[in-house]
Amino acid sequence: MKLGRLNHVAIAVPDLEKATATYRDMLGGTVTEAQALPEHGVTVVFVDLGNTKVELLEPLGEGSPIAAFLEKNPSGGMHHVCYEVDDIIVARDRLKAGGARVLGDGDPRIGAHGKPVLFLHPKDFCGTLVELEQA
Ligand SMILES: CC[C@H](C(=O)O)C(=O)SCCNC(=O)CCNC(=O)[C@H](O)C(C)(C)COP(=O)(O)OP(=O)(O)OC[C@H]1O[C@@H](n2cnc3c(N)ncnc32)[C@H](O)[C@@H]1OP(=O)(O)O
Ligand SMILES: [Co+2]
Repeated sequence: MKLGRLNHVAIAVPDLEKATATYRDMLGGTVTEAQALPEHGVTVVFVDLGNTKVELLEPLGEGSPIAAFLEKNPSGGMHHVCYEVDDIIVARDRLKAGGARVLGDGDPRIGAHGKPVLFLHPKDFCGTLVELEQA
């Protein structure tokens, strides 16, 4: 398995509109339109940085996987990092064989970029939630 580029750093926020305005108006960032991802329980905006992205995300609907995180971090905070991998199935199987916990049912799902993604348990990766995206 070989780790690829950093696709995005994700920041969970309580108010996506406000966070988007902060990145656009205060920081001069280039932001996308908001993208509702009901199958993932979030709405996201990407900030294009050229060599990588920031993903701003807020909960969408009941049972959002980021709700508990925001209860603990009411102002928001760094939520996950997303790395690209050449073959997400090979990566998943190697990581599982090494004892890492793959979240959900273990099968990749289509993420915000229309590519397969997986999440790895934060406790197995230096206290950091890791997302893998098929390059
Ligand atoms: C895919 C679409 C889009 C994209 O980029 O394409 C996205 O990125 S969507 C992102 C939102 N979806 C997810 O995050 C899915 C994966 N996440 C999960 O399944 C949960 O968030 C989970 C299991 C990581 C945590 O859920 P929850 O907080 O409800 O569980 P616990 O309270 O039991 O937490 C267990 C343990 O982990 C610590 N924790 C939780 N979240 C994080 C985090 N983001 N970073 C680091 N650590 C985290 C939590 O504090 C608990 O630790 P403990 O010491 O036991 O208190
Ligand atoms: Co992400």
